[in-house]
Amino acid sequence: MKLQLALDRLTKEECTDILKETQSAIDFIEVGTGVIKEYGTSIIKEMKQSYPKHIIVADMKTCDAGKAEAVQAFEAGADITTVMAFAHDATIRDMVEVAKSYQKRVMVDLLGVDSKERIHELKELGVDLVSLHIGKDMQGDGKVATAELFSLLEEVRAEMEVSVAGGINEESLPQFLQHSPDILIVGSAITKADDKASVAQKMKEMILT
Ligand SMILES: O=C([C@H](O)CO)[C@H](O)[C@H](O)COP(=O)(O)O
Repeated sequence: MKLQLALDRLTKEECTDILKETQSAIDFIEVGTGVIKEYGTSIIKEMKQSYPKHIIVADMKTCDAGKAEAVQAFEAGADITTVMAFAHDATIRDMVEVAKSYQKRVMVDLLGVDSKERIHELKELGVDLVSLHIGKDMQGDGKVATAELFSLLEEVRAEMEVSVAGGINEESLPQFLQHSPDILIVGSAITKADDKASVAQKMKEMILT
């Protein structure tokens, strides 16, 4: 299981400082959607140059013009780019094709999806990596990611890699272990912590044990 640190609602300087503190504990660096909107894809390039051994996830949250946005992300150095599950099939299919041509990957964000039918459609589109996700605004309404989310994927679990995100912290983390997600995505619990390095390290140890 890999630990992905989500860098959201942060300045470039804050991202840099947080990564200096946490780099040894994390596997994947997620350049958050808002960070990309603020700085452009050049920040993806800077992250890859600074952390060539980490997997860089560009959280593009693409919902249209998939081919162009996938090219943008991969040309900038992303190893993985994201697309919303509600996007048109052609958007997702194009991104999967572009990813194959770059030998990179697409992660499909399941935000708002509760239909197993859509999961099967994604599989048919060639998707092999999805993200169970409770978004920031849903968290504002009191929802957070729980292990129950995994029931959406029970029919395809053997064929898809899975990440999970949405307000995960040290207290909520243990419930996910029984489902063995491939990637655990953590943002605020680390980026807003006083001692970011020790929280990241603790979470890394929890997923390794
Ligand atoms: O994708 C995310 C969300 O949409 C905010 O932009 C976050 O990266 C993801 O939810 C993880 O962050 P936390 O919920 O703060 O752990």
